[in-house]
Amino acid sequence: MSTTACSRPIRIATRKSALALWQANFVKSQLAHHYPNLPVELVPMSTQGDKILDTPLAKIGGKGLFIKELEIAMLEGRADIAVHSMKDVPVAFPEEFGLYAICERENPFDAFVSNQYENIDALPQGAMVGTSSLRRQCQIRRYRPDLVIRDLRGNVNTRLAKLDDGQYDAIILACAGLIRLDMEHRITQPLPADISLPAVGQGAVGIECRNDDDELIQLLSRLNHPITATRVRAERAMNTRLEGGCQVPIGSYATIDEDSLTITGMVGKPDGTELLFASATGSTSRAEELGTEVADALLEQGAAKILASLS
Ligand SMILES: NCc1[nH]cc(CCC(=O)O)c1CC(=O)O
Repeated sequence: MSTTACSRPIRIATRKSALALWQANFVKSQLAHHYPNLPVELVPMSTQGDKILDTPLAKIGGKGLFIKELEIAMLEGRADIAVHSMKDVPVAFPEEFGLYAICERENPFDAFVSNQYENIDALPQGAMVGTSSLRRQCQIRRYRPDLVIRDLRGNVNTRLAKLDDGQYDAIILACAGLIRLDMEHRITQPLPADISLPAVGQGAVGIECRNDDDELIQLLSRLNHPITATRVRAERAMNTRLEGGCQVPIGSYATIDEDSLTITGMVGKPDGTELLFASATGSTSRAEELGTEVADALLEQGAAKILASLS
């Protein structure tokens, strides 16, 4: 607990999905915990990214349209910080902004969710599995080539409703989203990393603000969880070298044991017929280099060809 030098209320720009609101409220409560006298407000924003396309500000870097909209709010002085699922944050970051805190990671693994089958091995031949993620798709196909993968879109609740409707035998979601939305009981089986390597940053929440907002940067440093931040930096460094976006069949997962970081990366063909893996271990002080090394090892095995065939 401490008093704060911050002279104004902190406004958190957030999307209106249940998960985005949970994350914004989580950061609000973290700020309240560290700075009890600091007023914090949410600024919920429309998720229509399109309306900004005609403004000169649309040239701000980054691929995520939602993120862009939150960034415009910060540039225009309508908000101070934005809260993101790290797995949805592009590695190419606009130069006006930085990530100044990465909070402690929730369960990073994918979840097998089914109402009838207790795990992925129990699915009958040819069962229908819902996911629109190329990363999940290629790994599920490798593990169970007999399964039929069908597109599944929408937010977490929409996806669960489609499963409950009987449109799929099982679906794959992130454990973290289910846990945060109080639906941990829907996780039928957390998928271990050797079946489904998680996405870069999966399960971690990051906080972004303007690079020139010194007061805020100072304040946010308390919310940073250094171990999570180092793991996510290694994973993002791998993606940076691979020039991977958010919609690619790339997995990356780093763990830390004392001062040693191990990172494993995966690039796969969506049909599951070819998956490349590489790992590196070294000092946590070399987190980013280790991520880059794994990317280089994947490139040596032909990752560029797989990724190029997708775009
Ligand atoms: N792409 C959607 C998304 N972005 C973040 C999460 C929740 C998990 C997380 O915070 O990493 C989800 C849902 C999902 O993948 O099931």
